[in-house]
Amino acid sequence: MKISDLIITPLAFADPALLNSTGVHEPLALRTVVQLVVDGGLVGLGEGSGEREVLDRLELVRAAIIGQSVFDTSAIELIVAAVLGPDVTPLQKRAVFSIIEVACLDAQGKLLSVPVVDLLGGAVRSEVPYSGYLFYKWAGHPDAVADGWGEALDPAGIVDQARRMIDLHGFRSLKLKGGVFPPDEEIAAMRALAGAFPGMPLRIDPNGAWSVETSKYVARELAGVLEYLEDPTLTTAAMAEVAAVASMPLATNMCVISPETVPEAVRLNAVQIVLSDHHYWGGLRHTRELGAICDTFGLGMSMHSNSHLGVSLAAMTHVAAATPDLAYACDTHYPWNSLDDVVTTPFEFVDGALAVPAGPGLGVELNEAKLAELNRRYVESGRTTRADTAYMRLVDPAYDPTLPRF
Ligand SMILES: O=C([O-])C(=O)C[C@H](O)[C@@H](O)C(=O)[O-]
Ligand SMILES: [Mg+2]
Repeated sequence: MKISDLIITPLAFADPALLNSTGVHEPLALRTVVQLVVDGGLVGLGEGSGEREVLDRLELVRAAIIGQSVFDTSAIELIVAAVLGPDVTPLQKRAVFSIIEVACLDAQGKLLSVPVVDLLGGAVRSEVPYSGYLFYKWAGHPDAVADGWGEALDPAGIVDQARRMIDLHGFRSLKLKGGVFPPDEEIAAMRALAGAFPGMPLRIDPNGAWSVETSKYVARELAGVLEYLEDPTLTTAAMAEVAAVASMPLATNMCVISPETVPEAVRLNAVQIVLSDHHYWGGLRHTRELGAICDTFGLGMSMHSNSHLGVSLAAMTHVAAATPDLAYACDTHYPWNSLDDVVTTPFEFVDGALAVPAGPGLGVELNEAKLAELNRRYVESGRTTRADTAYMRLVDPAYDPTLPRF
């Protein structure tokens, strides 16, 4: 069962004008889908970052993995590391390997007629809950018609957006991307959500936009309101200062980002919940291992996302189903991007959760026409990287993304 080809396809898909602490999402988000072909023509799918440097690294690795057994992911991981060499960081290597690992697992599952979750040890939960991911947003992109979601720039707008998310998808927890407006406005938004949806687990993530003092202030103001407070401030040491006084757990996908970053966070008791992301942690099996690390140190586990399509969502769902520690509802951007999905049957949340796809492998199929359309869009766009700050500066030339902002 040898790998005979790796077809690498960069894609660009529609993304609303979602605001964050460094700017605003551009009209097109970038992504890569790979088709890993094994002898006999069977194809495994993987999805990951669409950054040019990731595409270049996938191209570099391509020739070296052809001829390897699709079951030999340990050897493939070593090959990826060797080909990319010492100038590419372990984190950057993991971003490349994760895409290939998922494609290998999809192919393995198809060859064995079992779902990927079974290759990860089997399901410990039959459905995976996701949280409704709320964003401050403009009604539409500058010079474009408004999107169907409308504007959300104040507490009432955020509550309306949450209601729509819940009506459409049934989410049972909510996360607000913060770090956009002065903290008192975001505190008001969280209180408005708590008032509108009593008992709903709530999170806010300003991506390090607040100083330590501001973070402590927000933690005090939102005591009893938040399920967890995500990355209020930058650096592990600063998170530890906040954690020492916060009544709610602190969560992170910014200061614990790899095995190397765990020891300091544990030593300082800087975070209580780690947001996994198989795209950064080196694939689905390493994400399971992160579960064991969290278990060892008594940390909770949740899941981070970036703009993504259905191949990633399938992989996220399989690994979350197989990871006992991953007990918090996972993040996903999918509701913002699902209209442009490249899988033949886009996912539908039921009560805010997804059943683990039952088909062999990831349980999704590529919509070839859509893949070609999104690849055309990528080529025509001339885009090679995500640039939230540069895009924001087209509207506000003085925009300063320096963190902490508040
Ligand atoms: O939890 C997070 O940090 C994210 O979801 C990161 C993303 O890049 C988010 O900030 C976004 O999409 O603007
Ligand atoms: Mg985050």
